[in-house]
Amino acid sequence: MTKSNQSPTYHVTVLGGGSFGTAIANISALNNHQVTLWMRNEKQADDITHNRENSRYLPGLTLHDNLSPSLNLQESVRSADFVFVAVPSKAFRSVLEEAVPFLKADAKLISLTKGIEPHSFKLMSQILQEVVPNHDVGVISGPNLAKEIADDQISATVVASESPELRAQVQEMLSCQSFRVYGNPDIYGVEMAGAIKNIYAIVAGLAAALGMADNTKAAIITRSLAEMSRFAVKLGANPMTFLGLAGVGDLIVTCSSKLSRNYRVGYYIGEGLTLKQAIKKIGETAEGINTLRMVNDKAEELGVYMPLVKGLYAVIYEDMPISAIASKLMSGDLAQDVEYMTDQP
Ligand SMILES: NC(=O)C1=CN([C@@H]2O[C@H](COP(=O)(O)OP(=O)(O)OC[C@H]3O[C@@H](n4cnc5c(N)ncnc54)[C@H](OP(=O)(O)O)[C@@H]3O)[C@@H](O)[C@H]2O)C=CC1
Ligand SMILES: O=C(CO)COP(=O)(O)O
Repeated sequence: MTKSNQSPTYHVTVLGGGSFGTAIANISALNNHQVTLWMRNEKQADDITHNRENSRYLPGLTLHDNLSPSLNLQESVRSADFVFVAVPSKAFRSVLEEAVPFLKADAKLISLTKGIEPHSFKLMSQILQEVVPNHDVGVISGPNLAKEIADDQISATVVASESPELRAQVQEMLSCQSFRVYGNPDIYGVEMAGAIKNIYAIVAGLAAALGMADNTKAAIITRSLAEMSRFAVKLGANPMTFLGLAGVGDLIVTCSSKLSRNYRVGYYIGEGLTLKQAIKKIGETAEGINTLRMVNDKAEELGVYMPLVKGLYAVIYEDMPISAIASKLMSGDLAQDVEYMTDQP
């Protein structure tokens, strides 16, 4: 994972020492940036300092010497040019608020988190805009299983921001032989896609556990795309964003891979575990569970037709048998395939 050309070096701070925060921090370090990885767990920081490994979240990845762990939030952000936030959505606001008083005036902040804030229905960029209104902000989203990035597998992602400068800087900062970063100004669409696809990964995992055929898999992924874009467009996203890496790209990977925690939640439920047992077995963040509740309620409020969301909600929270839901899905009103074509009657 080497960088071919010389580019400016920055002080980059990543808040959150989980699997994705660590993977992105290590790419930045490999690209010659000075990286601080902030975490709250002392044992984990010691592991990185002495063994150059985050053995809890990304065992086997040797971390570059440009990456230093820190337990001190204030010191971590004080001189950072770019702050990436990689904690679960439920902790995003509190961690950010704690960091704000110590940020450099021109620090840029980028969310790596794929979730929606409980109760407020705010996306992470909206929290950023609210809490740090005078800073440039952005998000990263795309088909990015942390373990595969750590294994140097070729991957691509999207940086979205209203600031063309931020987009260009992050593209330059993170791109290397195994990681390619594309830009998109539709921050809301990119972020909404990353958050909602977690729901459909649960659906796909569940279907896989029940022995889904390849035709079924293709139908689930494609109808998921129709459903998630319908919802996001109603809230202001650009439908074209869903054709890109943050939309269809991320949907494909999380609906197909056992490395996806959300897919595994569905798979375990399909095998007969309760939701609680499935979450415990995974032991890491699976944002789709909370996102499902929130999107189900919001769709109801907005009158958006989301049969897959409704069906999964009924299975998980209302104990509906999967067979009854599958039958309902197959007997709904017959509909058009693609919704954004203008010449349909
Ligand atoms: N993993 C992946 O492949 C990808 C993940 N993402 C997104 O990135 C976000 C983070 O996920 P990921 O890194 O995978 O999660 P993990 O479950 O691997 O790690 C979560 C990290 O957040 C920390 N954390 C949790 N709550 C707090 C808190 N209140 N204060 C400080 N730190 C906290 C945890 O610390 P501790 O260990 O001490 O609990 C841990 O370091 C999620 O929104 C996810 O959807 C996006 C793309 C890919
Ligand atoms: O977002 C991801 C890959 O792009 C990671 O998915 P999970 O959170 O389901 O593991």
